[in-house]
Amino acid sequence: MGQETFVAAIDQGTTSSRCIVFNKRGRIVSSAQREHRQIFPRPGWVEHDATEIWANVQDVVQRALDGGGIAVDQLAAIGITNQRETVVLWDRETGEPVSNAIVWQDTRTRDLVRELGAPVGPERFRERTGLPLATYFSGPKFLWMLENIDGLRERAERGDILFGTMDSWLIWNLTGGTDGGRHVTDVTNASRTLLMNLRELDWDGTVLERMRIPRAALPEIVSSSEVYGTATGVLAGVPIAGALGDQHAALFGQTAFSEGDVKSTYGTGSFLLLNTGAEPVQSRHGLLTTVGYQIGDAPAVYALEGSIAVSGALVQWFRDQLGAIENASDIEALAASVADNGDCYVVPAFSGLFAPHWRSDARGVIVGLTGYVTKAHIARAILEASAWQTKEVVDAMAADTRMPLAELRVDGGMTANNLLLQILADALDVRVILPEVTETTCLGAAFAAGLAVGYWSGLDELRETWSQKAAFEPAIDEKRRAHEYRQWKKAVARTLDWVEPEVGVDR
Ligand SMILES: Nc1ncnc2c1ncn2[C@@H]1O[C@H](COP(=O)(O)OP(=O)(O)O)[C@@H](O)[C@H]1O
Ligand SMILES: O=P(O)(O)OC[C@H](O)CO
Repeated sequence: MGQETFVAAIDQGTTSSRCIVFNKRGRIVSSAQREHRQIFPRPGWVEHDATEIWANVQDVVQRALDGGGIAVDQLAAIGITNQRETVVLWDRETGEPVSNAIVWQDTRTRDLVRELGAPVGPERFRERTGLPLATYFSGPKFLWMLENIDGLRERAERGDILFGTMDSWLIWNLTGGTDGGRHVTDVTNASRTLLMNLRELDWDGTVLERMRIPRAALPEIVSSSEVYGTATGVLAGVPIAGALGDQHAALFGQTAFSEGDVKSTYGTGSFLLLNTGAEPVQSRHGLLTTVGYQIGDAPAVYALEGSIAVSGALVQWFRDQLGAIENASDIEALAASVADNGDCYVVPAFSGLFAPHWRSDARGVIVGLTGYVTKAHIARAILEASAWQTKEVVDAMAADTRMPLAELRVDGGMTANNLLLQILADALDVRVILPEVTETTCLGAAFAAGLAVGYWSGLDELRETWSQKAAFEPAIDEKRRAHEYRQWKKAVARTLDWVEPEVGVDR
């Protein structure tokens, strides 16, 4: 019998990069993780150093292999998954980034986005791209760099500058960088740029022209599962065979392959995706239309997405900025020490509000404060914030599709918190299901890569690897649920119109 083989995935996330190695049963064999710096040069600005990230990725790959005693030639393939929308631009000749990467949470393009929408408004490109004009997406970030970095437009138009989301940056470097690296992006990442035509799955000429984006800088759009090239360096010889934005990878890792399947991931933000099958569904209720995944030459599978900018990041804020807890996981015991929120609500509109509101003028609030409220009530309200934000998105999905949610598969770092999952079941009034493997983001990227090289035979084999770890049933009465949701909506209304447009800065 030959030696056992594996598939690895790299997850380049907002706060850290990790590498996980999976076996044929879709179980974790080894993993390594490393955080990178969050750079906040001004209020509302968030940057990453793409060079640091590339070094961290190589480090976690090496450590995951060493930790599991796995030789590079035991890897059948490697898949990539990544924080989406974050933009890195680099020089084709030197391989050096031209500046820090602008992160998805960054709101510096607020005025630019308003200008791009005029006179139609934020829905101007929705029909073509599936997305509203918002600071969140990559296209306006690229335009901001073109307009604010000296000489960049000329260099980009000459073809000397390469644009990418993190998948492109990593694949280019992994396949040799300045020595023949491939400049590609997977279709799910491309669907987050505001530059791709959703039906044609190619860059949209009209949008590029209106957004003043030079096509010469853009990568080739490829499917989520095919061999993009062979790795050099730490992964020398391994086929790079899958790439998906992290939320699309989580959908795939949850084996949500059927129309109507839904997953919700709770990390820094939370992102709920509904598989809508072969047709893109245009949202009229503040959701995004996006590519779910595309396997090789097969037609793309589309999804509706509800993006919530802040969920776990609120727990981090409670820990780091208020010093109220020592570890993120401490919030569970603190919140469980009280029976309810003491009528206090926290709305974490740190980067404005994303789905379904899309209000960049909103900022966070804590409301309902009385002398009775303790930090335990606030801890509970913080967990509830993730649940009510999910409920808003679920309601928007039901309105768009007329399909009520049957059950919710969850994953992500926050799902280690059982109280959160119970609060979620209570708020949504549906069963919440936690899978055995909660690292579904990496798992989905590994699945995509493994499929491309024949490590797994097809979707049915992948489905068989999925198993349930726990389920949470709704346990509060309708009256209480309705009352709390009403209070939540009042709290949301109080976040709006906070940033003064005439000041013109994001504070
Ligand atoms: N037990 C917990 N309870 C609540 N939040 C948690 C818990 N453990 C981690 N988190 C939060 O989850 C996030 C980390 O999840 P992860 O999936 O690793 O995020 P990402 O992939 O976005 O970097 C952090 O924001 C952290 O505050
Ligand atoms: O890296 P995460 O898990 O915070 O995910 C970020 C999302 O992809 C942003 O759209």
